[in-house]
Amino acid sequence: MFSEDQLADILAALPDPAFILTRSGCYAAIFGGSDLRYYHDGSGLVGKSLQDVLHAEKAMWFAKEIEKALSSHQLHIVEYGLAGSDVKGLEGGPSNVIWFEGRVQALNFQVRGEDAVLWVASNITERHELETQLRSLSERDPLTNLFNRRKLLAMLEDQHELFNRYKIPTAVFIFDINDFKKINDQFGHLMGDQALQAIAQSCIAELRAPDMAARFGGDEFVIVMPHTDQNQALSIIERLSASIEKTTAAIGFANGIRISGGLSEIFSGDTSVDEVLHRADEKLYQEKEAGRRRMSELPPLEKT
Ligand SMILES: Nc1nc2c(ncn2[C@@H]2O[C@H](COP(=O)(O)OP(=O)(O)OP(=O)(O)O)[C@@H](O)[C@H]2O)c(=O)[nH]1
Repeated sequence: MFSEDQLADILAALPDPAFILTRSGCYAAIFGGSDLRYYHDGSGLVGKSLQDVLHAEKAMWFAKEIEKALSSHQLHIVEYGLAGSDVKGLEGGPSNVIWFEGRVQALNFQVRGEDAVLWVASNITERHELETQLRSLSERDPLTNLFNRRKLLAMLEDQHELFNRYKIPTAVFIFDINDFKKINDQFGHLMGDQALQAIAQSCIAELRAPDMAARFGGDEFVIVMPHTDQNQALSIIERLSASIEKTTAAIGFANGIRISGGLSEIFSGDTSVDEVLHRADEKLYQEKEAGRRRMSELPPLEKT
């Protein structure tokens, strides 16, 4: 129906680029990529290898995915980002990552004496950014940018499962701000918001990479510390409390804001994450009560 020239034209007109990549990582041919909003002319790649074009780690990743498609002979779909730092000669270029969906299919014939795949790359950067934004909106508290309650509960469920399987200790600390209502009343809601943000900053600065901080609601926060039992968590909590006093003092709260907290950890008998949260919450309540008792035991203020 179509002449060879017409078929070549049709392939060239494909909006997304389609690469023929051999098992050893050679760019044997490139078709399409006519949508110039998203793709540069890739014809210069033909004859080069992944190792010529990309830095070792990325080249190895491509080689592995090619291998997977060749061994499965099924359509293999991958999502990946490419930054200037991945491409040889573009290290100083733009730092933004361009995201692609690769659809990779083994070919039934050899190319340049090797097994080969057809790799169709679609630029999905806009979709990826939208997905990232949507995920952030659904997982984060907009005021503090910490995880929200929903995400925290999902992460705690994961930790609970890990605990059941591998007995990985996980400490959980719930804290809230002492007399936050008075702070709002005295300094205004805006300063109250700034206090919440400063506390979030302390959480981010003081916690370790695997720890997770969430705003549970109002002035209540929850910290989940995987690979940490309650005893080990104590020093982290002391550090965090000190940091909160310091950061809030720095934004104008004389002597800094104090928190009260309750600490627990996932135990073998826990049937749900609610149980560990409940234990930590009980301890928070006890600490609040003890604090109130301490305050009421102070001698009344002398009238001057
Ligand atoms: N500025 C600000 N205030 C909030 C926000 N969310 C909740 N609050 C306020 O936080 C206060 C929490 O008050 P309480 O639960 O009585 O707690 P508290 O005053 O800290 O008392 P204790 O916990 O007993 O020390 C309420 O006044 C809420 O209006 C917020 O996003 N921003």
